[in-house]
Amino acid sequence: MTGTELWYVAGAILVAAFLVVGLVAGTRRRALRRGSDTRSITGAPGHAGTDDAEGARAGSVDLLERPGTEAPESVEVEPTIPPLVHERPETAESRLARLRRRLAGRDSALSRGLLMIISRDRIDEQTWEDFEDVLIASDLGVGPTTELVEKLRTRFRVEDVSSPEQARAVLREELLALVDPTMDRSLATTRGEQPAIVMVVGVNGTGKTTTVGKLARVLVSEDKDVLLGAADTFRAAAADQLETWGDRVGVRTIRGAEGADPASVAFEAARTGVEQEVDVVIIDTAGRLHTKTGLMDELGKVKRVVERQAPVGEVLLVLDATTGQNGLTQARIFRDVVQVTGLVLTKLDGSAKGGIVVQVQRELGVPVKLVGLGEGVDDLAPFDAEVFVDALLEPAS
Ligand SMILES: Nc1nc2c(ncn2[C@@H]2O[C@H](COP(=O)(O)OP(=O)(O)OP(=O)(O)O)[C@@H](O)[C@H]2O)c(=O)[nH]1
Repeated sequence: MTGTELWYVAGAILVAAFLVVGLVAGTRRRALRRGSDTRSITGAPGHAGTDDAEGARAGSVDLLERPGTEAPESVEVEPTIPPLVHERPETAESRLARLRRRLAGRDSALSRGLLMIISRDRIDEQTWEDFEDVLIASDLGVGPTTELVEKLRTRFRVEDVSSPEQARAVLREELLALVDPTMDRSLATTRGEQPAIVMVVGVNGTGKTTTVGKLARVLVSEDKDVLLGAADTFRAAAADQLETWGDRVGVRTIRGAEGADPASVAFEAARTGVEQEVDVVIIDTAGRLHTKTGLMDELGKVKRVVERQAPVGEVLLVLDATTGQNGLTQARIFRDVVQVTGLVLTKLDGSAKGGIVVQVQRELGVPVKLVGLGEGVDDLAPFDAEVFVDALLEPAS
């Protein structure tokens, strides 16, 4: 081999050596990056750590606290879709505007009945009778219907109402009086010395769990620290459903094993809330039970047990607007056993019978505080008497 050839061979060996070192270094850097990604994901803040899990285990029942997004240390985790909590939740005003739009323009029986009165040039006996029928069909209830029709007849006569504008104004006043804008519809969700405790009750299928999830989202949007308690232990799927809502809105859920004592789970949720100084604990309860004990006895026990930790400031009874009057008898029992402080009327989006709002309030003597307007995460709105009445009086589009 000549001297020049020797130089070529030495150069080639050097280049090859550089290439090998570069490749090894690149592979190591990528491996290190993956390692640090995994650590940052597994150590994500905002969920229960070891202490919490131990705290839950120390409870009176076999409770499992599931942090939701936490991953085992040794498993590499692909970044997941960020929970909805990173989005800016819809403001209360915007939700109200949506309530107005959804209620208005619906071809509901109540709206049609009201417009029947407004649009007639002359209101004869037959019109009043038809009007009365429509009101009853819209679930306004016989008592409120008779009262409203009597008042309107008198006022139309005495005030000589002759134009649609006058009729609309009188109707608006009387309807508003029926819906009662003076009722206190605020939610007791402000923390005092202890967390505010909200219990959500109602028969199965009315929308309790969905309401708990949506309400948690509203509270999170108000910068509140929220904890959920899955005291519906009737079926595991109920706790799973609540936990899924919790993950969606970025709050933790305390749950028990399927068939665990609901009161123990609720107690543990309240205890954890007190210990961790959260703002609000929302407790989802069952609409039916495993045991032969009556549902009402069980709910009464849940409330009493929770109150050993902190006062239950809000008991929300969830009613399905589409079932109308049928839910009223059960609602009365709930009211008496757990002292309901507010009503949530769900599925108002699917009901043509807006009159139920008036009837349930009247019958139960408790204000409608929230309305459910769909299955979406932001489909819960504070109930506003004026928005509701104005929407009913808006002609269908
Ligand atoms: N359209 C509409 N659907 C709703 C509303 N609220 C709840 N739902 C639906 O009603 C169904 C029952 O809701 P859940 O929250 O599971 O009811 P639940 O009372 O917790 O039922 P149980 O767990 O069986 O006691 C679900 O399909 C919800 O998506 C609402 O305001 N509008």
